[in-house]
Amino acid sequence: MRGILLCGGQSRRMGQKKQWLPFGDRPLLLHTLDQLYKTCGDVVVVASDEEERERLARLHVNAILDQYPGQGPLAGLHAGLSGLQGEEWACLVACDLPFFRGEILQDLAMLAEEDRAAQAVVPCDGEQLFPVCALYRGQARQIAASCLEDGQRALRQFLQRLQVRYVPAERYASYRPFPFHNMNTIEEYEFARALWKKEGWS
Ligand SMILES: Nc1nc2c(ncn2[C@@H]2O[C@H](COP(=O)(O)OP(=O)(O)OP(=O)(O)O)[C@@H](O)[C@H]2O)c(=O)[nH]1
Repeated sequence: MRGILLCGGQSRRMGQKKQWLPFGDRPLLLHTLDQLYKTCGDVVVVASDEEERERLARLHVNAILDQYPGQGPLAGLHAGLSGLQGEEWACLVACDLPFFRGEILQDLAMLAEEDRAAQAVVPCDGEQLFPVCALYRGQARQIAASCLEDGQRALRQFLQRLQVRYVPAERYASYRPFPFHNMNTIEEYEFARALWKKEGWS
């Protein structure tokens, strides 16, 4: 199964690129890549501009670029699904999930195999959805393109056009800290970094 790592966006609320924030002695994106490789044979990293792609290349991480620049995570998914067969699955993971665990994708993949009709497998906690730590079939690429062409860049609207299997996040309650927890602000980063140290992750 392909892994897609989103390494784009503006990180406006953080004030600096989230993927490069250090956890231990490495930037978050390298930890996330390690987790993705636990489940995925190949990983496509999607950057949103040439500068980011060059910065990644200096770490020997190859990246592709969005084909819909400046259009958010949905554009990253669209680029990352490129070349995949319609029925094939890919795991989409954002770079702002400090406690993400690759094992969760293995479980989501098992659920995906059970569900022939599903075009996406997305964890949720009640109304809260986690579409950037989720599975999508290759055929979702065309639907992503339609949404982006229609000016609908929100992942929630995109999911409404797909056949989605929702998976309660409580299924992963044994994983602590909460693996779907994301960071948007510097305070959330400081909190996550302190928790990371407390848990002995670095
Ligand atoms: N490839 C790609 N990834 C993106 C893009 N926008 C956001 N992402 C990624 O999507 C995930 C969620 O990002 P968001 O927090 O929604 O957006 P952001 O632009 O990073 O942050 P804000 O500016 O604070 O909204 C992160 O992994 C981002 O790297 C984009 O245009 N292209």
